[in-house]
Amino acid sequence: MEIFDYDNVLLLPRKCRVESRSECDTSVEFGGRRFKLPVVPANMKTVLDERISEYLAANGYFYVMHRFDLDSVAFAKRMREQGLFVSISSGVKAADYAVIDRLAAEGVGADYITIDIAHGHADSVRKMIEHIKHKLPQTFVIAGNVGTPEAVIDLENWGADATKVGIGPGKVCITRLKTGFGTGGWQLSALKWCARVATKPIIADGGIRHHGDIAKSVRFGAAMVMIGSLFAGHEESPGQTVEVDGKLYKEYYGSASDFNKGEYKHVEGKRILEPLKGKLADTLREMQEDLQSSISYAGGRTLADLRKVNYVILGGENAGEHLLM
Ligand SMILES: NC(=O)C1=CN([C@@H]2O[C@H](COP(=O)(O)OP(=O)(O)OC[C@H]3O[C@@H](n4cnc5c(N)ncnc54)[C@H](OP(=O)(O)O)[C@@H]3O)[C@@H](O)[C@H]2O)C=CC1
Ligand SMILES: Nc1nc2c(ncn2[C@@H]2O[C@H](COP(=O)(O)O)[C@@H](O)[C@H]2O)c(=O)[nH]1
Repeated sequence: MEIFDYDNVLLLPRKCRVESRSECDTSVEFGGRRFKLPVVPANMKTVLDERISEYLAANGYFYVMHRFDLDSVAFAKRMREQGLFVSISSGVKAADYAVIDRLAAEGVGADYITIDIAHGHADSVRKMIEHIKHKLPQTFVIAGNVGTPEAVIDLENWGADATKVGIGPGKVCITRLKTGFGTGGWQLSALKWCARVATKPIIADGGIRHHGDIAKSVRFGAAMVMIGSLFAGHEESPGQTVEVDGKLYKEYYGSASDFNKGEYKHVEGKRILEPLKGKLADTLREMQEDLQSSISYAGGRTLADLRKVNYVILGGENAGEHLLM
């Protein structure tokens, strides 16, 4: 198996078919809706809040609200009142079952529910998928996180409509250091490995450090890309603003960090400071422009054209050119 990651793969250009990058369409259909970008901010407390969720939903972007210190039913109701789609997160504990039951009983429902636990290849996830499908049969269920083809196959067979791939590649992740497990350091090839068996969309989660990594994720099978650190640190980001030597930063911490959990137990995340980087809308616009450029280098007009390009692996055992035959 080839082992590579975002920083040692480059995609190879094909003859340009557009006169302007503005002709390149970055939109994606996901769960019955069309979004401007195949990108979703990570469902983390320092990445998005209710206001950002509203902004994204109202402006044609996918979002997944986090599930920490939040009444997800009240959140869903407020989104509904504004005529916006509802996309929430769920764990697998009794309180999470109660949220699903209330969404059903109170007629609020949810358009998307993302079950995100650290080790998503688990019977607890199977039971939660079954519960959501029973109570809210119209809801599009995303399940994760996983890092192997076996797990993708199981989650799909258990009823998930999409799977989320990435164990430990995140910037504030310490899973691989604490447990010795994960896809950190080879996330892109893990994505390729999982995508080979997937029959439903995959969300590539974690490890994106540059906008070009979005095109690479799509090339290797992602329908959607979940991003934390690149979205943390905006003026609107919920993390606290911190000043160090006259420079402004925003805090960004892991959902499995003691900062998020409120206690030091099963900690698999840390806290870092992200330099303050302006407005979210500007980053989204730049991401779209960069992805339009990516599509043009692929000799295409749509995201699907990114899947057709060859690539090179730089350095290491797997170095070389990889041609599509
Ligand atoms: N993508 C990634 O690499 C990772 C992401 N995270 C994120 O951190 C947040 C908190 O995650 P998590 O602690 O799972 O959520 P929860 O605190 O909601 O726990 C979910 C349930 O899964 C159990 N659980 C968690 N990890 C394992 C495991 N390795 N083996 C068996 N059971 C497990 C927990 O029990 P108990 O605590 O008693 O074991 C609990 O019952 C989530 O948003 C998750 O996505 C966390 C770690 C890795
Ligand atoms: N191992 C851990 N992973 C975590 C934690 N909190 C979030 N995450 C994952 O990271 C991505 C975001 O990654 P980034 O590289 O874009 O910053 C996020 O979507 C989660 O899957 C954690 O505490 N531990």
